[in-house]
Amino acid sequence: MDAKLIVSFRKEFPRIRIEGEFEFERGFNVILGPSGCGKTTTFRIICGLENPDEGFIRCCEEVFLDTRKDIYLPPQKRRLGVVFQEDNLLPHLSVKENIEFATRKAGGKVENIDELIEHFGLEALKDKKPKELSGGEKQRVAIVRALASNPRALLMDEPFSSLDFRRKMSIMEFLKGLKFNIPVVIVTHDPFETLFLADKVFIMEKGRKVCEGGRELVEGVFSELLKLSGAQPSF
Ligand SMILES: Nc1ncnc2c1ncn2[C@@H]1O[C@H](COP(=O)(O)OP(=O)(O)OP(=O)(O)O)[C@@H](O)[C@H]1O
Repeated sequence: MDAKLIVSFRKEFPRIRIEGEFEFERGFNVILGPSGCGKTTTFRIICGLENPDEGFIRCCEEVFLDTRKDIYLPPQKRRLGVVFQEDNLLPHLSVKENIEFATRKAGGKVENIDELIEHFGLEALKDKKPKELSGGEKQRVAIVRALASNPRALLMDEPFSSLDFRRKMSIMEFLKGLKFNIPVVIVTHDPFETLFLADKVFIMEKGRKVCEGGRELVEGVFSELLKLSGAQPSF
């Protein structure tokens, strides 16, 4: 099965045009760029939360969007796991109930939830309500919840930006250890997160993808930024 997520689109706003072509492969794909470059718009278009003026999106052989053929699959039919900057867990439900609720809504099976909770090391949290969790724990639950319905791809928009460095590291290590067989797309403005996670990076500026590449590009960008900042790496 072709597990690629293929995206191309153009979207006009009064002050900026956002466009790009992306081929997201199995593993970690990072969209990196400064504030206002169009990352969130790209993310929302892939999820189906926003429509481009022109575009084509295909994942695992299924066409999500083809504006020339008037094909538009609504978000819930795309079977994508989505994690936002803020966790969006339902406050009145426990961790386990949150995962069950989302899985049911996505048409998935809830029988294996306990297994899933164990697999992802969430047993100690499963009966807690979101307000009893730290920011990092909430994001771990949000990631497991997004994966529970066996998505075709996992999409995350600035998922670590509200976490302090220690929590960010812990959750990035958790993610890195999961060994994904699907494309994981992470939107961030943070070169360090990119360096830690990316197998492939797509750099955006002023509404456009300006370059893309594998680990060489990721490491090159990071060392250029270190030179610019004058910082001495301590690793
Ligand atoms: N609905 C809209 N109407 C008009 N302009 C918009 C709209 N949505 C986004 N834009 C513009 O598109 C540009 C890109 O916005 P977007 O949120 O995609 O950027 P971003 O890279 O995710 O930024 P940030 O990291 O700050 O969230 C911005 O200049 C924004 O003003």
